[in-house]
Parts: sequence; C-alpha cells; structure tokens
Amino acid sequence: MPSRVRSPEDDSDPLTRAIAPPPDETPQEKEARLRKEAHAKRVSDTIDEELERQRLAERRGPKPVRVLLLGQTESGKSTTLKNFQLMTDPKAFAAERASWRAVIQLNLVRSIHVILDAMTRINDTSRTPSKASTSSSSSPVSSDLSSLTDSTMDPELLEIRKRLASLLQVEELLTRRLTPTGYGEVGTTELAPVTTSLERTRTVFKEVAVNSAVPWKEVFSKIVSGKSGNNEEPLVDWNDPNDPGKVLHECAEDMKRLWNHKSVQEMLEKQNLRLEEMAGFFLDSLDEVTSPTYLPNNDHILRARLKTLGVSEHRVKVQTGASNRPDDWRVFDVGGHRSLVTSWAPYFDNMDAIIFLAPISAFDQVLVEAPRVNRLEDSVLLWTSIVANKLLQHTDLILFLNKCDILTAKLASGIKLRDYVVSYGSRPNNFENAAAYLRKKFAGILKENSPLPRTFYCHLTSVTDTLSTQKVIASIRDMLMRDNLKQSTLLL
Ligand SMILES: Nc1nc2c(ncn2[C@@H]2O[C@H](COP(=O)(O)OP(=O)(O)OP(=O)(O)O)[C@@H](O)[C@H]2O)c(=O)[nH]1
Ligand SMILES: [Mg+2]
Repeated sequence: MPSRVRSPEDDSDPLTRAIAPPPDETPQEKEARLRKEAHAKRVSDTIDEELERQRLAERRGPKPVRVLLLGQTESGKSTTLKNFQLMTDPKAFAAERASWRAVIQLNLVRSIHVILDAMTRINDTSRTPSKASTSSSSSPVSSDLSSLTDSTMDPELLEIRKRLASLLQVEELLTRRLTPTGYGEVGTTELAPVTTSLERTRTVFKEVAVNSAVPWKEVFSKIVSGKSGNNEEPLVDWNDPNDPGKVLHECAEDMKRLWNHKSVQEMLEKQNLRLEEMAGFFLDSLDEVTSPTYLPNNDHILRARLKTLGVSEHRVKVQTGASNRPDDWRVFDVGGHRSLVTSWAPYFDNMDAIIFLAPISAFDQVLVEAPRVNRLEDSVLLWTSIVANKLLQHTDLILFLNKCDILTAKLASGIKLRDYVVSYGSRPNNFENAAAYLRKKFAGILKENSPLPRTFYCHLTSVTDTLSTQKVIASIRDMLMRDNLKQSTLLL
C-alpha cells in the first residue's frame, strides 16, 4: 500500500495543528503569544543550562558515594533509607509527615480489615457441613471459636463489625490517593503466615505498593494547607470533610473494643495471626493515630509500611568529620518482592557498598509470594548469590541482621529457633546465642562464596530504632571514607 508523504505545512498533522497560531489572531494577540513563547524558551534554556552545570560539576567534583539497599520484601530497606533521610535532612523528613499520616491510617485500617476477615472466615468454616455439628451449638456468647458464628457471637462484636464497615471506604479512598494511575499498584497478596505448617490459616488482603521515585507524597500535599510557625511542619486541612481522619476518629472506640475483645484475641491466636508482628502495626497506638489532629512522629513514620515497586535513587548529603562540605551520597532503594529481584542486577555496576538486610526474626515465617519458602532460608540464599556475584567482587558488603527487637520478643515468648533451624540444636533459645549463631552462618557463606577475599561487615540492627541505626550508618560512613582514602593513597 503506498504510504502518504506529509509536507511540513500539512495541517492534517495533529502536532502542527496543535502548535499553530489561531487563524484569526490579532496583531496584539500575536505579540503576546511571541512574548510568552520567548519567556518559555528562556525558562527552558535556564533549566537545560542548570542541568548541564550539575552534570559537569558532578564529573569534575568528587564522585558521589553509591549505596544499594538489598534484601527480601519487608526486610527493612525503605526503613533504612528513611533513617538516612532523617539523619541528613530532618527538615525535609518532617515536611513529609502529612503524607506518612495517610500511609499509617491505611496500615491501621488494614489491621482492622484483617480482624474482620478473620471473623468472617470463622463464620464460613463453621457453616461448612463437616463443622455443622460444632456450629449448631445453641450456647450464648462463647469463647469456643468453632461456635463463634453470627448467631453465637457476642452481639457487641456484631454491632462493632457493622459500624466498622465504614472503614472499608476509607481504605479504598486512601488506596486510590496513594496509587495515582501508573505510579502504584494494589496487589492481592497473602498475609505472611507465622508458621510453616501447611495447616496454617491463610489470609488474603490487599497491600499497596508504590514506586518511591514517583511523587506519591505530593498527592498528599493537597491536604496540606500551609506551614506552621517554625516553617517545617506541614499542616493538614483539619476541616476537609473528605479527610479520612474524621471517620477514623469516629471509629476509634469501636476499633479499641474490637482489638481488646477477649474472643477476638482468642480467635487471632487460634488462627495464628500475630498482628503485632505484622508490618505497619498501629493497633497499639490507637489513641494517637485516631486523635483528631494526628500527625505522626518519627517513630511512627519509621514503623509505617508501604511496599516498594521498582528501584529508586535518593540523594542525601552526608556530613563527614573530614571536611566542611558534606559528601554527596546516592542511596538506591529496591523492591524486594521475588518478582522484582531480577531488576536489581543493572544497579550492581559501580556501587561503593551494598547494605544487605536479612530480617532474622522471620525464621518461623514463609514468603508471602512463595508460601512454601521459609523467609530465613530465602535470605540465606539471596545473601549467597550476592556474595558470589562477580560483578560485586570489589563492592563492600555490609550485612544488617535486622529486626533484632522482634527476634528477642519472639524467642522470649517461647518460640524455638531449633524447631525451624534444626542445626541450632540444644543451644539456649535466647537472643545472644541465636544472633551469634546466625552471624557465624552468614560470615561462613561470605568466606566460602566470595570470588575474592573480603571483610565481613555485620551489624545487629532494629532499623525502626533511629538512635542505634544512625550510629550504625555513621560507622558505615567512616568505614567507606577510610576505604576511599586508602584507594586514593594507593593511586598516588
Ligand atoms: N519492629 C521492627 N520493625 C521493622 C524493622 N525493620 C523494618 N521494620 C518494619 O517492617 C516493615 C517493612 O519494612 P520496609 O522497610 O518497608 O521493608 P522493605 O525491605 O523496604 O520491603 P519492600 O519494599 O517490600 O521490599 C515496616 O513496617 C517497618 O517499619 C525492625 O528492625 N524492627
Ligand atoms: Mg521498600
């Protein structure tokens, strides 16, 4: 078929048509248009010049330090990034409180959703014919969960459940705001069960994921109405009728009663749902999160959970003792979901250091995306492939054995490491012994699999704790500076 050749003047071309001046333009309009176009060109040229200037400065100036955060999903990568940001630019961090408020509200609503789902599941199970004999009990309110159907459930719980249905709309609203078209995704995933037993309960829920390189935070700046006196903290428009905080405040008492209800606690225990260990757990802070003028503090922001999609680069200025000018660092945060691991490799080139996070508290959990894979085993396999990678043979590897706070609590509650890691044997089931054992395992893997001998840098961390994490980051900074210094001395 002959193709049509289009001349530049051809006004059927949509672009030409779009930028063409209106046919009935007056001389004054033409002058105004030309002025506007000249101004736009000046602005565009200035931006180009600035970009070029930055590019040249970067090429001439000291090379930025590049750090890549790796580890399975929910290992604490984005939380470590938040620590970098809090440490290097606390004002910018504080300015984002309104955006994190929305994430925390969503986290809270999701926990309630999990409880409501669990209650429904009990109903469903009880209605199946095989359970008919147990569910036909005519006893009144009962803590026997097999008989906790609508007809036998505490009427108070039924009422609470009905009233809390309005929270599901809040969930939808927040999810829509957090995932502007093309910038995020809402995946239906399975709640990480707390046991590897095949008999375990499975809970399906939605988790919001965003690419942190895109402006999801700006969506929430729309609910920011101004700046407070010290010009740092954003103010939320508390009078906005669509602000989800209103519904959350109205539901506060019901949420509290639901969470503290004896039957609910028993039901969660029976279904092996340890919400306290779930990412983004705020049921212990209900009063604060549902207060009418809630803005999260740093601790809440670090505990907020928002899954990462893709890879994003963050620029931070790290102050070193050596010079007055802070160093330019690039911290790369990646999504740790299994389907995203293949997107890590293009970033291996040219990295100064990799911080690898292994959440060692997850020894009794399985991956949400692969329910037969133990999370600790997965971390060990990922670590093995990272240390063995030839592209990374000259890169410093820093291991964070993370979530030590949860590990301590878990072991203290009587959950035995040796039930999941058989080789742990008869060692005492406490944090010191468990951490030392796991540290040795990861060190051994590094020694055996590194293409070239390298130092084992390892920290026992709880990255939701800012003070200790900032100390660890400072020691990494000093270590990298020493390394850089050594290299430049060798080059002289
Ligand atoms: N208690 C406790 N919670 C932690 C710790 N580290 C991370 N968390 C929480 O675990 C959740 C997951 O952490 P993230 O930093 O989002 O995990 P991630 O590795 O970025 O996960 P992806 O983005 O899915 O790859 C968040 O709610 C954190 O607050 C820790 O050391 N202790
Ligand atoms: Mg993340």
